[in-house]
Amino acid sequence: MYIDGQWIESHTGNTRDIINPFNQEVIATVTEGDKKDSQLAIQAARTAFDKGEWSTTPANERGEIVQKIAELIRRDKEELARLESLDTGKTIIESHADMDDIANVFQYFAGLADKNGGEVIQAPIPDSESRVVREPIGVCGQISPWNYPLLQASWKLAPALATGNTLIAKPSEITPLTTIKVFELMEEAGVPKGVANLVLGPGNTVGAELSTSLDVDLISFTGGIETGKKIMQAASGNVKKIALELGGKNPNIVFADADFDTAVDQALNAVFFHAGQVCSAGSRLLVEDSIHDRFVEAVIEQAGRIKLGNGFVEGTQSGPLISAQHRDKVESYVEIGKQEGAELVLGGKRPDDPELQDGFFYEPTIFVNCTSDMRIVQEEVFGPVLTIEKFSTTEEVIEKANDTIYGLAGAVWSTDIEKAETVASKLRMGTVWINDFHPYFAQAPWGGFKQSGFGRELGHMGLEEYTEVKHIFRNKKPQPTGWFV
Ligand SMILES: NC(=O)c1ccc[n+]([C@@H]2O[C@H](COP(=O)([O-])OP(=O)(O)OC[C@H]3O[C@@H](n4cnc5c(N)ncnc54)[C@H](O)[C@@H]3O)[C@@H](O)[C@H]2O)c1
Ligand SMILES: C[N+](C)(C)CC=O
Repeated sequence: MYIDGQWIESHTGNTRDIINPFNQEVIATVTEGDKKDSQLAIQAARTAFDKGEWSTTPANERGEIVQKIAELIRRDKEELARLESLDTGKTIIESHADMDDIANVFQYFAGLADKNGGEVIQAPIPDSESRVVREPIGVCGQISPWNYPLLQASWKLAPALATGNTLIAKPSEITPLTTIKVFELMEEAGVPKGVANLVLGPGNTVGAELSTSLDVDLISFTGGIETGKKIMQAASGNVKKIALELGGKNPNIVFADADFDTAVDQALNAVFFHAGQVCSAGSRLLVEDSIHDRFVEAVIEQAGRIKLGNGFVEGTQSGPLISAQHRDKVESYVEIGKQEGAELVLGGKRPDDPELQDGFFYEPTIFVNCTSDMRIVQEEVFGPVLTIEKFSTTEEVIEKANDTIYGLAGAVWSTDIEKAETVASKLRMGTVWINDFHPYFAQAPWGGFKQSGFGRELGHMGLEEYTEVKHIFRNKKPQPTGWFV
């Protein structure tokens, strides 16, 4: 752990083995913190914010340090990508792409650091000056998940540093390796001691302390909905600012006039990328009835050819699930789907390939004849499981697409752009793609409607999340009011 500029081990001496989900080998052993370690990190961040100089360091200087982190990530991209693939099982190509995105995020927020200016207000009061300034919020707790370990952490680290906050990062206890490495790079880049702190350990101790502590001013969380609810409750003690990036059950809508082959290809990419362990995975496919059967046939045929395997071997298209526990969850959802009457037409089991028996693999799985009321259609499975529904009118598909508790992302495929725009405008989701699936980038905000959370990461809004707004009013010619004479 990295606390107050020192690399330390937990006061308990406890450790955790980090497992490669491809073969269950131990790839590292890391220190395992607890509540007391979390408190130590919070105190370091509190002191650095209250007594240190980071929050008042000129913004361009903070930007230069954040830019330096981007450059160091590019320098060490190969090592970071290797660690991410070992830790998550994702293919090395995906990890390379993640590292490029991560460097871009640091670079983007470095560029915004000194453009976070305020505003002069035209006050309706003579001889006065009224202005709005943005200030750092203070001590930020940052909790991230295992599916995109460093990418999700970077969406929090970069804007918090650029705006002059101090922070405590807590990666998922099962995938901490790249976050540890980036803390080494942040130290090398010159982030002052106490400004950025790293605690390792479980959510219910280390994470819970971050959300409960009265010394933390903001908690930014990416993870599952049930944890998000706990964090909201825990954060109420001192009414901390909260940002929640939660799950999704994201509709992928294909009209009959869509480019057929592209829509088929992208429907696979939408749901089976990273074995479906993507918050915005297009796990609900809605296909217009006139092309439904032909489209489904093509999706099944191509999904059946997805090559599972070692993410470091060329040709592998998908790695394993993250853990045995998570595969159990995916399997239980497949059983639920069968019991609900959804028709299983592909997968629904672990692969037979002897080479994959040590990993937590699960075959790409497809259910047809699904209806919106099924749990398999409503709930986030977070695995390679696709449900397919049919629709016949635009109104019907909008209603179906919006009919879950989530509102993270969705897509619409049509060559009739007016129709696609109409659907996009009616979807209650934080991101809507037209004739595409998955793009996200540093310049555009990311976040959810409904129970997918609130607050935004990335874009200028992702920077503003880390600032407080202050109105400063100055009377240039103060006069007595005369009210109480
Ligand atoms: N909206 C997004 O941008 C986005 C991005 C990635 C993942 N996700 C979501 O993340 C989920 C998968 O990640 P996960 O399984 O790691 O989620 P999770 O909620 O189990 O854990 C996320 C993090 O919270 C910590 N945590 C657990 N219990 C806690 C508690 N009581 N208090 C504080 N922290 C606690 C964990 O240790 C981990 O670091 C999925 O639902 C996925 O959709 C969302
Ligand atoms: C936000 N994203 C798409 C990078 C990862 C979601 O799990």
